[in-house]
Amino acid sequence: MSLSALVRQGSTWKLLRPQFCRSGGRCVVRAASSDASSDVKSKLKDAELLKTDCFVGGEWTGAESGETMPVYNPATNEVVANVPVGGAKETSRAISAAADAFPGWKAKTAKERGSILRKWYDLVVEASDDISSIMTAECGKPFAEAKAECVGGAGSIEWFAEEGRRIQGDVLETVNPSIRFLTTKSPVGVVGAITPWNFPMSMITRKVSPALAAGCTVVLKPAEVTPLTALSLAELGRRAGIPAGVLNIVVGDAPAIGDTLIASDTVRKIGFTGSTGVGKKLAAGAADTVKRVSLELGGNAPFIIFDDADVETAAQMTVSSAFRNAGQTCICANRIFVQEGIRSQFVEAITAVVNGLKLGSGFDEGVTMGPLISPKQRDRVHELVKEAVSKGAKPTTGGGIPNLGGKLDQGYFMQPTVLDNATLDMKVYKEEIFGPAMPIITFKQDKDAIKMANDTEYGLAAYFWTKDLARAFKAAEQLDYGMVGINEQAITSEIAPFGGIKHSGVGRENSKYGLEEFLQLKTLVMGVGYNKTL
Ligand SMILES: NC(=O)c1ccc[n+]([C@@H]2O[C@H](COP(=O)([O-])OP(=O)(O)OC[C@H]3O[C@@H](n4cnc5c(N)ncnc54)[C@H](O)[C@@H]3O)[C@@H](O)[C@H]2O)c1
Ligand SMILES: O=CCCC(=O)O
Repeated sequence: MSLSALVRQGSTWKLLRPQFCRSGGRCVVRAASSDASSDVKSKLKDAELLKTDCFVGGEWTGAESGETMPVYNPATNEVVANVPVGGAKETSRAISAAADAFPGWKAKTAKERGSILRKWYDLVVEASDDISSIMTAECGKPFAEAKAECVGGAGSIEWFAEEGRRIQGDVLETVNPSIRFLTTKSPVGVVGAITPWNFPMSMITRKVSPALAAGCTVVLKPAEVTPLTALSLAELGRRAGIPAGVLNIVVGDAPAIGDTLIASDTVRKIGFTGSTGVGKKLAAGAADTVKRVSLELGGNAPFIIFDDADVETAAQMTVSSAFRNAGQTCICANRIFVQEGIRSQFVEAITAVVNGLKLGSGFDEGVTMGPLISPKQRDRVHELVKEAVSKGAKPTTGGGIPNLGGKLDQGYFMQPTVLDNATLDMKVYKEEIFGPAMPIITFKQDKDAIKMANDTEYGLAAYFWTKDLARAFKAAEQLDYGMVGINEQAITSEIAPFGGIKHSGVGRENSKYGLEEFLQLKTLVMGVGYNKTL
């Protein structure tokens, strides 16, 4: 068994099975043959996609201060590119550009906007190898995973290119014979979009595509550590005919850009994906100008294996979920609950799957797990593992920081770790791990698993494995989460609403509901000048 990269093919997801990589039961990397090069430009078919400026009002522009900051390859700690440190001034200019472009973009028909989006989709699909190389270079995920994100992210552009044409108002049954009631939907206006580093493309397309399809214009702030994927998307959008000012990108100083977006009365909506802490601050700030907000925040997903589950399949899927993007996925399995009777079989199976992982540069053949995004993040996860071990958890594999050799020794890698005997007092149980560690907790009765699963402030995604229909319905109905995977861990699709409850956020992305987030309702009440009963 081996962990597989989750790869999108058409409208379905497939597990791409890499070659096994075993060395004394531990993950290894062949550093000598590693292609961890940070010279991403040489990997691109179209080198013009590597943009290193802000994109404001249709122009590529540096920061007024002239200041730049490096973007690192987390596999090697080498500099991939330098980008401007944009701040309040650049953001204000971008907001003005978006406001100027709004009336013209709004006035286009949904079909006109849709055909520009469709062209953007086509260009993104055509350039998906290049976008994926840029993504792997700046965020570290294996190329196959980057490609899967690229295809899924493009899927959102395609979906909303089509869905924009299905925006509908209502004609309401009147209560007054001389009056008619209608509702119309219009774009909310200028949107501020703030996105994280873990999915540098798809978190953008889920916000920008519905916003543009609805007729809004956008100022996007990508994560400061992964701005290059965003900038390549802007270049393709420009080529697709997205008019100047409709999509603007400011990279740089997060609080300065964020504060300017939040304070602006012109910006009528904030779409944010990131940590719960930052999301709460943004939501509080947005109250001053009564902006709408959508928040896609953190998670602490339970993954429940009931005793009638197919253990081998569940073990494979658990690893695919927990260690996707090296565990840095908001819907990652974070706490694994296994029913008593199948515990040892499951732990053995899962350890074997994890031992089949290959750690290394995302550009290297067969690599299934890359580095974490930063040394800070790697050390945080390592500390969580050490705390769990000090409280009695037993690593059946991993547990430390690997020695990979060559350039990769400068990278931010952590061994994929299985923690058997985890307990409720450990931080790995209470916190979002956001790294390659999985705590395994044993339960006796179904109700115990559900109780522990719901024992968190988060409510993003939950999963369980069973063949019993009654058990499945009961668990699905009792889990307090925005999304539930039933015998399935690949729950993301452009057609399905994505989002959480409780401290995991408000609003939904993708699907028909994702478009509503960028539309506002207007009620038209018309005295029609005759009484229909006469
Ligand atoms: N629910 C979802 O759909 C989803 C998806 C991906 C990631 N996430 C969550 O994101 C978190 C990891 O991402 P992260 O570390 O990039 O989160 P983060 O909150 O640190 O950063 C997210 C974005 O916010 C920006 N930011 C940071 N401080 C800001 C400020 N003061 N004002 C304005 N913007 C600011 C960052 O630059 C980045 O662009 C995890 O908690 C993860 O669960 C959630
Ligand atoms: O990290 C959050 C996004 C994960 C996904 O799109 O499946």
